[in-house]
Amino acid sequence: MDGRAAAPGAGTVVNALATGRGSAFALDLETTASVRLDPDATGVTGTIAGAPDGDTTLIERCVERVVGRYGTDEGGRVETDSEVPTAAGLKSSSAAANATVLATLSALGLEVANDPDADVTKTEACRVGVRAAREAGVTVTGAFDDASASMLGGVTVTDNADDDLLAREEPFATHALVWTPPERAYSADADASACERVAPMAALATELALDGDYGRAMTVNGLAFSAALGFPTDPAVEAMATCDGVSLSGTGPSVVAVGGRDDLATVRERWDERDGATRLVETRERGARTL
Ligand SMILES: Nc1ncnc2c1ncn2[C@@H]1O[C@H](COP(=O)(O)OP(=O)(O)O)[C@@H](O)[C@H]1O
Ligand SMILES: O=C(O)C1=C[C@@H](OP(=O)(O)O)[C@@H](O)[C@H](O)C1
Repeated sequence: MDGRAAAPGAGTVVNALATGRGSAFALDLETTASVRLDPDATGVTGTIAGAPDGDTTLIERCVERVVGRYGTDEGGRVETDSEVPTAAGLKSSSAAANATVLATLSALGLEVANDPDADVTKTEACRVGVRAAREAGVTVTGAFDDASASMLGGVTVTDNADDDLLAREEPFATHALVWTPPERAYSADADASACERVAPMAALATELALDGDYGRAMTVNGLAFSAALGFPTDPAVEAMATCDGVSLSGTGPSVVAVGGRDDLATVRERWDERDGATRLVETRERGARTL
């Protein structure tokens, strides 16, 4: 009973920590999960390739929740291998959870699709991962915004209070320039009270996103949350005039600008002078998939 699946990371349009409503879009950076189930094994053991001390609670909870709901409480092993840096604001936890849920469903022989007649719909599968993330304590709101963007691809707008999908559209830009400084910021440690103080700007950014103006939604969001969480706004100021939108991604520290390849090349010349890594990636129409 083996299964493999892959899910993309994502960037933020609107951070849900202020109002519970959020928006995110899929990036072409993937996490792969390999699951082996054994009806005779008790418990689930997780490993993260290249991170022997990484916290495997999330992926173990994902397998347990899937076999508890769709299987017969099999035990087994899960391993992830990821291109998405952890705790950098690029939704490594959503990608790991989605890939693990799909790999486990595949190991159980269940079909997952964006189709009400499938054994399990992609949105249902996504909600299983979100519940596991809450249980593992790696999220504040459950982050259904990030998880749905990773699972469904394109861009989504959600209400994380009840894991409700408000909108899902194709990517609003072809490319994203991602600057990741050397430090890390775990979402579970984020100052949620500071985020709530910028709720009026988060609500405005959500309105813009629901109107389809994702680029400006990102920029409004980025200025507000950078100020609230104490991240510099100069990367956004350097990029704003030459891209479609730019924002602190999630609770940081990465900053993501979106637009066409040529405009982002200009932004890259400025961001390359900063510490850390800058990379140009494509946005993604396709979400998570079974391999
Ligand atoms: N490849 C992975 N395999 C297993 N768990 C992962 C992986 N990547 C991230 N996680 C889990 O997600 C946590 C980081 O989540 P979070 O702070 O929300 O960062 P991000 O913004 O990247 O999602 C990690 O501590 C770990 O529990
Ligand atoms: O934990 C959470 O509830 C959230 C964490 C943030 O993302 P990161 O995990 O990228 O910091 C944020 O963007 C998202 O809307 C909600």
